[in-house]
Amino acid sequence: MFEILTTDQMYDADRKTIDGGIPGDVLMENAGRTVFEEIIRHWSPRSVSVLCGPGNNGGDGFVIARLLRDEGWSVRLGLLGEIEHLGGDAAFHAKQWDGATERLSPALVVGADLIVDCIFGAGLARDITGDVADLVASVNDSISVVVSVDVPSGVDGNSGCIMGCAIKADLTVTFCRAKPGHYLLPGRQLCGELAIRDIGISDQVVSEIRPTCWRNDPVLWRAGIRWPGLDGHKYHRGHLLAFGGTMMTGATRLVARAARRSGVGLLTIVSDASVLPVYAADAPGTMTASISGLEALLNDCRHNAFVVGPGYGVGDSTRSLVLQLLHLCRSTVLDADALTSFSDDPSTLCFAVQGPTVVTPHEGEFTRLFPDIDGDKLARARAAAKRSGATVLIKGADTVIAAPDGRAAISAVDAPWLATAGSGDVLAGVIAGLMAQGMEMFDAACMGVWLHGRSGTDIGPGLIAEDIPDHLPVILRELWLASRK
Ligand SMILES: NC(=O)C1=CN([C@@H]2O[C@H](COP(=O)(O)OP(=O)(O)OC[C@H]3O[C@@H](n4cnc5c(N)ncnc54)[C@H](O)[C@@H]3O)[C@@H](O)[C@H]2O)[C@@H](O)CC1
Ligand SMILES: [K+]
Repeated sequence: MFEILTTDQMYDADRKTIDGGIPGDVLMENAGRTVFEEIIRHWSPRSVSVLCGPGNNGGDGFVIARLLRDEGWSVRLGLLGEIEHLGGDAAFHAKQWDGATERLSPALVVGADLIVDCIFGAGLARDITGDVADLVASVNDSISVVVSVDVPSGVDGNSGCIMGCAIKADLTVTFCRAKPGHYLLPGRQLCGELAIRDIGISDQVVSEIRPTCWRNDPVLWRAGIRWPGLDGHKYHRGHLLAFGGTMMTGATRLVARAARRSGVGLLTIVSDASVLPVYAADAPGTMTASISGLEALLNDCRHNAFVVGPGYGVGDSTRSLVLQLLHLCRSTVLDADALTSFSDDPSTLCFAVQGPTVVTPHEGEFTRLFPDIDGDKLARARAAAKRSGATVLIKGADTVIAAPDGRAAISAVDAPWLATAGSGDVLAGVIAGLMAQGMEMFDAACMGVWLHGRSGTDIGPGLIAEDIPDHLPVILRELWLASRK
């Protein structure tokens, strides 16, 4: 259930299932029934208004209305357009509804304790305007509980963008698999609780569609974790060089602590000799080295991974260092100042990426590096990964990770506590630590985001960046124990 399907892939899955022998009206009956089941599981009988649009999303509404009425609930139904204009499965199910069919209007909102939103689903093709926009506003202004079918009407299933205006739901029930718009902002916030329900589309059909996007979950990457063996040696667990600046030393101290907690064998902070005592005093297990000895450090291929950017400073020397590191084709994580240093000349950075590289921009850094790439977050991350050859991770509440080969994952963790100074430094450190241990770059980026998100939800209010590295052993132990089952 971790695959994320585009609306076109979902239509394809429907078609393949219908071709495989399950009629479309049965799929629609199943879809309506799952929503009905979710409603009666969540709420006791109350007055319901079902708002139906002109397509199959509206068809689901006729099923839901019938099942709720059969259960003894008080149900009103409103339809956008004429009942004679409904086609196919929606027309079939409209005939099964023996209650009144009202005109879709804000009058249906008055007195309804629960509103079922079946106005538009996957077929939303343009902005919602006019009377329907007024209706959406009345629903959102009401105190009624709102259940959206498939997606909150007005949310684009592929991008999570709002098309004109959108319903704000308390519960969204979608079918088979989630769509990107369920996890990308602002769509995610409008969905409320998300229930993904089976309607008879088999896993086989889903795999035939070859999904390339997933919700970020351990299922995706747990097989790629390099747990140490009994005969292991610290050098088998990598030696990460973390490049530290001279002013904001806290950033690289966080990077270092996070990388070490992620399991890296050795970690050396490389910086100007004048600040090495600051770094050395931070933790006895962290080593330090002067940047003046860089050539020798880089000639030692046991130093198999690099992380640079947090607190490093923007400028020519950062650019030169990054290019020198990328030239070696070892595992490299570039964050913050390492990215901003290429704002004037992003193509040089893209050209230099040859080896396993993860870049971790926030939205501002992303726009500076890829000003011509637009679209939703998923599309932008994919385009940037394809262009640069790096795994691109765009941070935020809906972090997206995209590999150059088109694979992508979206984080679905609600952890607003992570929006705090130093949190991004920790993320860069964890990913670099995992890559130093030999994890593939996309897996390492996904696992880093997941560990970071889980720490955010586990620690919760009051979280400071320093807490995250020290919480990692708890979560890693869980993953390790699960791997031994
Ligand atoms: N066999 C299937 O394809 C199944 C489909 N299902 C449901 O069907 C939905 C998709 O159905 P459809 O493809 O018919 O699409 P929708 O029901 O989402 O909407 C399509 C209709 O809305 C109109 N429309 C689009 N944007 C509009 C706007 N901004 N203002 C006014 N009218 C607008 C279109 O012209 C079209 O008439 C899914 O979201 C899901 O709820 C489920 O019943 C499961 C099975
Ligand atoms: K809907």
